[in-house]
Amino acid sequence: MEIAAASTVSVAPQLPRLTNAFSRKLGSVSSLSFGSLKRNDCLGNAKLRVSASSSVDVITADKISPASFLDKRETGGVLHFVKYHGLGNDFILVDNRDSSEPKITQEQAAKLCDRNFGVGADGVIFAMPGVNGTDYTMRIFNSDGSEPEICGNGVRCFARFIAELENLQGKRSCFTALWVVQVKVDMGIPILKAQDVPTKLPGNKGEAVIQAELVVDGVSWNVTCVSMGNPHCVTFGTKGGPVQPEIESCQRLVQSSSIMKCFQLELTQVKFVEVLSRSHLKMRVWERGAGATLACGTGACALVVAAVLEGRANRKCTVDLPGGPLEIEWKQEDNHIYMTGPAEAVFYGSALL
Ligand SMILES: N[C@@H](CCC[C@H](N)C(=O)O)C(=O)O
Repeated sequence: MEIAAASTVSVAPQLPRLTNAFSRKLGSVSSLSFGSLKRNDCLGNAKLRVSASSSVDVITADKISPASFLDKRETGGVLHFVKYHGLGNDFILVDNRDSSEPKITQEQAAKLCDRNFGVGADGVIFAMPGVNGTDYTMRIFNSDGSEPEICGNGVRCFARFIAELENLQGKRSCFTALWVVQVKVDMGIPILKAQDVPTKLPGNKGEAVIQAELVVDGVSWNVTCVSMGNPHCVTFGTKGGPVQPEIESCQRLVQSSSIMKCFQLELTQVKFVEVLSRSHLKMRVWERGAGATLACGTGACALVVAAVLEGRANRKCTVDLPGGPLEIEWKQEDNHIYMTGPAEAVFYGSALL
């Protein structure tokens, strides 16, 4: 359990403007660290670079028997995967290290994510070969098949998946996997400039969109817009005061034509927040491409940023999500946001495509 607390994953400063591209590098691992994720300035899809090795071997959780996972090569129409989740935000992880193209299409991903007709997940994550000097690249498809820029809970699951793969190959991994119940990720610097989020809502302080008015069905909401690589619209309530974070309101807001007009992207994701205290927030989320999920890592980071900017909370908060809590800290010293939370393997499987 001590190991968990000491886990560290850090992300380098963000790209100057939002692109559909994201790069993260793993490094600076100490014996009790999980790894370190760093963004660099590569363009492309989400990339994860593993560049350091740890003095601690990966030990696979004994309840899981992955022995033959690596031997299972895709043979016509079958996909082997491991299912992971971070606070119930669940993903199908695919070993895609032998190809720079995802093993399945976006349509197939959407089918696999279906909770009735497929495996069921909020997204499919691919461990791809590294590019531009990186060791691994992470790509993710949402459950509707769309491809987002980044995924906070997914990054934690991805890191554990890489650890597992490396361990199965007998490598000394830069991760410690056994009983690492908490993974700490440096999520980098939040993007606040309206045009970089991107949102068409007018920026105020330093061009950031803080407590802007967004009228939906005649109701005037206060919203703050933050990108963590992907865009988030955070609200603590209407002009009339706080509202309970209900998923129906999230959905109504996110699907309204007003919000679509305000965000250059077709859809964004909305976070409804209740302030329990200056260090304790409660959030409901409606995710772009996935709908209501049990947790959203990038969303939790965005909401702490919004809460600080609106003067409602301290820089270090516990964020309660339906799937459980995340610890989020927006550090004054480096302007980076640190997210700590769990990532767990659930089962190994093979799916017919
Ligand atoms: N649906 C999101 C991507 C996934 C976010 C995720 N659940 C998280 O933990 O950050 C999007 O389209 O941006």
